[in-house]
Amino acid sequence: MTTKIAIFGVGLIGGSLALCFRGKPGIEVVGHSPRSGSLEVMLDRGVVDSATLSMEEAVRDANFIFLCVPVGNLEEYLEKLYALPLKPGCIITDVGSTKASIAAAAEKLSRPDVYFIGGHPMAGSERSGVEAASTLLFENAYYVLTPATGVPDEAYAKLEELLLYTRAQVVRVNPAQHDEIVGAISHLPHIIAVALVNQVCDYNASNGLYRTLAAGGFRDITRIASSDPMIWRDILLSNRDVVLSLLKDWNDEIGGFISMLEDRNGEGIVDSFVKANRFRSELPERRKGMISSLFDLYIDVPDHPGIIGQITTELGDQNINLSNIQIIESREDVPGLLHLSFRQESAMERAKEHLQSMGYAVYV
Ligand SMILES: NC(=O)c1ccc[n+]([C@@H]2O[C@H](COP(=O)([O-])OP(=O)(O)OC[C@H]3O[C@@H](n4cnc5c(N)ncnc54)[C@H](O)[C@@H]3O)[C@@H](O)[C@H]2O)c1
Ligand SMILES: O=C(O)C(=O)C[C@]1(C(=O)O)C=C[C@@H](O)C=C1
Repeated sequence: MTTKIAIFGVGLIGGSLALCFRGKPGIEVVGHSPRSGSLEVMLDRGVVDSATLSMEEAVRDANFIFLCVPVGNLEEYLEKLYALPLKPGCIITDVGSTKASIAAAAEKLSRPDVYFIGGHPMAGSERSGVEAASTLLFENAYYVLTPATGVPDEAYAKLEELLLYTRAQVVRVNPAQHDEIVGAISHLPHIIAVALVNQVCDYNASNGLYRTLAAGGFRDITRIASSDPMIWRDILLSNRDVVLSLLKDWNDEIGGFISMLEDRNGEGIVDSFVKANRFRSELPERRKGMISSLFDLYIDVPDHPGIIGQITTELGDQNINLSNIQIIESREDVPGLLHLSFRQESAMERAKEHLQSMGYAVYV
C-alpha cells in the first residue's frame, strides 16, 4: 500500500522534508506550487516524485499533507484544503515558525474526518528555496508538534513514525508556550542580528573600513541577518505580541550595559559574561538548528592553485571524513581562510592535530 505525501511550498523546509521521505519504501511524494516554473525546479532537483499546479490533484488520496508555505499563507491554505475532498483519516501538518495562530485557525475550521497537527522543525538556515534543501537539515534537531484537542493519539503516532525519516527528535509543546520560547531563542535573535547589521551598515556609509574589518565576531552573530525578508516579516507579525514584550526586556538588558559602562562597573560586566558563558555551555550539545550543525575548523592557507586538493588528499589519507569545504576570502591580498566542516567532533580533532603537525595555523 502506498503512503502518499503532498507538500505545499517546496522550498528550504518543504524540499528538505520531501528529500527525507522520497524513495523510502511505499512512499510517494507530490509537490504543489501555484507557479509552473517551480514545478520544473522541484522535479529537476529530484525532491519529489511528481509535481502539480492543482491542489485537488495533490491531495487526492493523500495520507499526509505538509503545509510548508510562509506563515502568512498558512491559514489561507488550510481553509482551501478543508474545502476539498480529502482521504478520511488524512493528517494535515504545517512547519510554520509560529504555532498559536495556525492552531487557532485549525480549531475553528475543524473537520471530523481529518486531523490537523501543528509542527515546527527547529532547524533551518539563512538560505531559502528548494536549491538549499538537504536531507540532513533536520538530523538531530528537535521537531515540535503541538497538542490539539480532538486529535487521537494514533494520529500523532502515525506522524511521529513518518518523521523518523527526518532523524529529528519529536517534542510536544503547547502552541502559546512554543511561541513565547521560540520568540526568545529565534525571533528576537533575528531582529537583533538585523538591527546590528543595519547599524554597522549606516556607519559604513561614511567609512568603508567598517565592512573591511568586520571579522569573526560580527559574522558569527549576524549570519541569520541574511534570512529571507518575506518569511521573517510573516513570522514576526504572527508573533507580534510576544516579540514586542521580548523587545522591551531586551531594552532593559541593553540598559543594564549602558549603566555598567556609565558607572565603569567592571565587576558587573564580568558577571554578565560569566552568566552568559555558563548558560551557553549548558545548551544542548551542538544540535542542528540550535547551535551548530557541524564541527568546524578554520585554516590559514596560502593562495595557490591546488591547495584544496592537497588538504583534502591529506585528510583522505588519514581516513578523516570531511562534510564540507569552503574558502573564505575575507581579506584582500593575503592568504585565504579555509573552512572545513566535520560531522563528528573526533574527526575534527584528528584533522586539527594532523594539519597542525603539517605546520598549518588551525582555529576551532
Ligand atoms: N527557514 C527556516 O530556517 C525555517 C525553519 C523552520 C520552519 N520554517 C518555516 O517553514 C516555512 C517555509 O519556510 P522556508 O524557509 O522553507 O521558505 P522558502 O522560501 O525556502 O520556501 C517557501 C516555499 O513556499 C512557496 N511560496 C511562497 N509564497 C507562496 C504562496 N503565496 N503560495 C504558495 N506557495 C508559496 C515558495 O515558492 C517556496 O517554495 C515557513 O512557514 C517558515 O516559517 C522556516
Ligand atoms: O539556523 C538558522 O539559520 C535559523 O534561523 C533556524 C531557525 C532558528 O532561528 O533557529 C529559524 C527559524 C525557525 O523557525 C527555526 C530555526
